[in-house]
Amino acid sequence: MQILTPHVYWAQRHSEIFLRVDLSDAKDLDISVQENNTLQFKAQGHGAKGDNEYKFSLEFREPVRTEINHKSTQRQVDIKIRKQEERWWDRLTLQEKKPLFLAPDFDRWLDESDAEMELQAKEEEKINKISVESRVRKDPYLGLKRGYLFMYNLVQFLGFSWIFVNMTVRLFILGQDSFYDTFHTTADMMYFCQMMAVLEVINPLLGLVKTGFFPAMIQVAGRNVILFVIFGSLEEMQNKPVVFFVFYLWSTIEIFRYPFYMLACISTEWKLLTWLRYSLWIPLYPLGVLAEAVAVIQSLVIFDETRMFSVPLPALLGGSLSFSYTLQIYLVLMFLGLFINFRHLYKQRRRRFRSRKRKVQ
Ligand SMILES: CCCCCCCCCCCCC/C=C/C(=O)SCCNC(=O)CCNC(=O)[C@H](O)C(C)(C)COP(=O)(O)OP(=O)(O)OC[C@H]1O[C@@H](n2cnc3c(N)ncnc32)[C@H](O)[C@@H]1OP(=O)(O)O
Repeated sequence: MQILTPHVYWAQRHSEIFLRVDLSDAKDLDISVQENNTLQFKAQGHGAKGDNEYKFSLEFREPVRTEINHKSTQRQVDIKIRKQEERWWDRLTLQEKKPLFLAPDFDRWLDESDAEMELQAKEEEKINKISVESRVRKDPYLGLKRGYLFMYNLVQFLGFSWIFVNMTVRLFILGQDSFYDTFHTTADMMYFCQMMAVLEVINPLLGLVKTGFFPAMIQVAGRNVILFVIFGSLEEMQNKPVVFFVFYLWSTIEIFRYPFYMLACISTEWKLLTWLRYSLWIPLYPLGVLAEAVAVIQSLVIFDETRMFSVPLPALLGGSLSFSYTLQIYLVLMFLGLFINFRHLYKQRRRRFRSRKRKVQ
C-alpha cells in the first residue's frame, strides 16, 4: 500500500490553530505533537487517491502545546492545537516555503484584525454573562423588586394621567372657569399620588433605585408642603387659579417620568420618552417652583388672619407667632431646593445623554 499525503487546510486565532485534513471515514488515527514542535499525522482513510494510508508532518512556526483536540467525521478530520503563547503568526510552519499539501481554510480564515474583533466580542460576551449571572446570584429578589417598582410606577402613571386628562378636558369645556375648581375635582387623586410618592424617598434608602435620597426628599417634601399645608388646610386657597397651574405643571412631567421608569424596569427604552423625561423639566421645574411660590405668597395673608398653625407666645411677645414667618423662611428654602434639584437633574441629563452617545459610537 502506498503512503500518501492528504490535503490539509489551516486557519488560526491568537491562541489556537485549526487544521482540516481532507480525509473521509478516517480510522486508526495517530496524531501527536513531538518535542521538536512537529505535528505527526497518520491515518487510514479515503482521500484524493482513494482508500489508503495517509500521513504528513508539520513543524510549527512557534511552540505549541502537546495536547491535541481532534475529531474524525465522515468527511474530514478536524484538529485543534493550542499555541504556547497567544500571538498572531505570520505563517504556520517554521520553513518559509509552504508545503504543497497545505492551503488556507477559507471557511475559518480570519485576518489578524478580524480575529482581534472576534476575540473582543467573545470577551465582552463573557463579561456580560458573568455580570448578569453575578447580578442574579447576588440578588435573588431582583424580579420581585422590579415587579414592585413596575406596579408603583404604573399606579402613579395612571393617577397623574387621570389628573392631567381631567384638567385638560375641563379646560377645553369650561375655559378659564375650570381654574377655580381644580382642587375640588382632582385633590383626592393628587393626595393619593403624593402620599404614595413618599415611597420615592424610601426606595433609594432600601437600595431599590439609584436615585439620590436628598433630591427625592426635596421633591416630595416640597410638593407635600404645598399640597397638604397650603392647599389642604386653607379652604380660602382651594378655589384659586394657582392650584390649576401647580397641579398641571406637576402632572405634565409625571405622565412622562413614570412610563420612562416603567420601561426601565423591563430594560426597555424609547428614545423620545427618554428625551422628554430628561428635557421637559428644564422649563417645567422653574415654572413649577414659581407657581408654588405664588401659592405660598398668597397664603401668607390668610395664615396671618386665621392664625392657623401659629406658635403661642407669652402676651408680652405679642401672643403668637404667625405661621407666615415659617413660610417666609420656606420661600427661601424653595429656591435653594430648586437650585439643588435643577443641578441634580442637569447632571442626570448629561450622564444619560453622554452614556447614550458613547454606546452609539
Ligand atoms: C428638610 C426639608 C427641606 C424641604 C425643602 C423643600 C424645598 C422644596 C423646593 C423644591 C420644590 C420642588 C417642587 C416640585 C415641583 C415640580 O415638580 S414642578 C414640575 C417639574 N418637575 C420635575 O421635572 C421633577 C420631577 N421629579 C424628578 O425628576 C425626581 O423626583 C428627582 C428626584 C428630582 C430626580 O429623579 P432621579 O430619580 O434622581 O433621576 P432619574 O435619572 O430619573 O433616576 C435615577 C435612576 O434611578 C432609576 N429610578 C428612579 N426612580 C425609579 C422608579 N420609581 N422605578 C424604576 N427606576 C427608577 C432610574 O431609572 C435611573 O436609573 P438609570 O437610568 O439606570 O440611571
